Amino acid sequence: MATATRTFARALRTSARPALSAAPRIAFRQSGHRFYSSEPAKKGSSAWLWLTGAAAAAGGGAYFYLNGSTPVTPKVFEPKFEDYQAVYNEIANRLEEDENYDDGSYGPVLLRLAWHASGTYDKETGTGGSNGATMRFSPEADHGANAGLKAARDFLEPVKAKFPWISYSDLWIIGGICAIQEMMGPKIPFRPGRQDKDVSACTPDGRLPDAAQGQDHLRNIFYRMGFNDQEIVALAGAHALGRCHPDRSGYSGPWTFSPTVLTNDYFKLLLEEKWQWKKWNGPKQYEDKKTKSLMMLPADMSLVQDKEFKKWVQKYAADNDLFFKDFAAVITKLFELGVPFKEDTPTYVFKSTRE
Ligand code: HEM
Repeated sequence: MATATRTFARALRTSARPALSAAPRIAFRQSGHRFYSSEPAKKGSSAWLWLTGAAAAAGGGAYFYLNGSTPVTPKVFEPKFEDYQAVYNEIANRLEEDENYDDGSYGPVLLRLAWHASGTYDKETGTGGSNGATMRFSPEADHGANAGLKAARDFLEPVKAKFPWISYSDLWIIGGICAIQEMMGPKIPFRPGRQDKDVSACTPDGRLPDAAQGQDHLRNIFYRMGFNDQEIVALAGAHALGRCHPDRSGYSGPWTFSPTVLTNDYFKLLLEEKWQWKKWNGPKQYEDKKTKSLMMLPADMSLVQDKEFKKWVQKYAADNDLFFKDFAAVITKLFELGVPFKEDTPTYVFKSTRE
């Protein structure tokens, strides 16, 4: 069953996918930030000098170039849509190449990274959120909820090396967007401009949801970020993707039969399958009675135990288009929580490799 599903999911993901053109190897400035060269470039030289300190100060990436001694007017560089699309393409290519990971894709764990980077947001204090990428550092990297996300961060390192002008904060979010789109999900608009922060901006442990708990806990956690009941349910639909790993969360198994293709199956299965407690030595989780190969967390199950939540589970189970529309809206909101965008920040929609 697992192998058949994997083959099916891969076939779905790769059908009608044109070959990607090589990503341009051009370096640009991060949008929203203006970077000036202090010295002119050597004639005919394309050698760029990477100034780490300046980049950290600017929060994004800055290149300065050298040229003899004649001062020139400072140049302003800003990455354009094509540059962010090149980052997207690079991630998509790597997703395609590394198809032996897990169920055949790094996509799910990339999405989980983008979500855990964003889901630390606290609307009262304005702390946390995707602006900062503070999960690069301990203690945040070691929070129990983030177990296993090193795999996603490491996966994106070569992309950062190839496009050093992009902040980790923007990169992780493009990783999440790329994962969704490449796993047949809806288009997710992207606005650039997140800036990396240092270790002092790490959020305290306990801001992400605890899978062992139910609806009250979910409301506490997600209301703190600024979401309502409908949005909580739409977000949870991401569990159509990926799986639980005993060496990460302690839980085990996927939620659906096609864990690398985004569908509304999570909602359908929640309603249509009979779920029972799994008999094992691990933490309390549910398994489907029929095949015993799928799982639900106590937190997932609370979505059908709570009347308000269940209303939305039913709507999304009945209408995949509605789920995709609401999911795109709410994930965009999640990825932008607490990000101080400049007024003229453009919105980009990336071409997926299927187009
Ligand atoms: C509703 C509260 C949530 C709880 C309690 C929860 C809990 C969990 C747990 C325990 C895992 C397993 C981690 C592992 O063992 O590898 C997981 C995986 C995952 N979660 Fe959630 N999650 C929640 C919400 C979300 C949201 C809002 C998203 C995205 C929008 C999301 C996306 C994912 C994905 C894609 C995976 C699979 C990762 C992989 O396959 O490596 N989750 N979640």
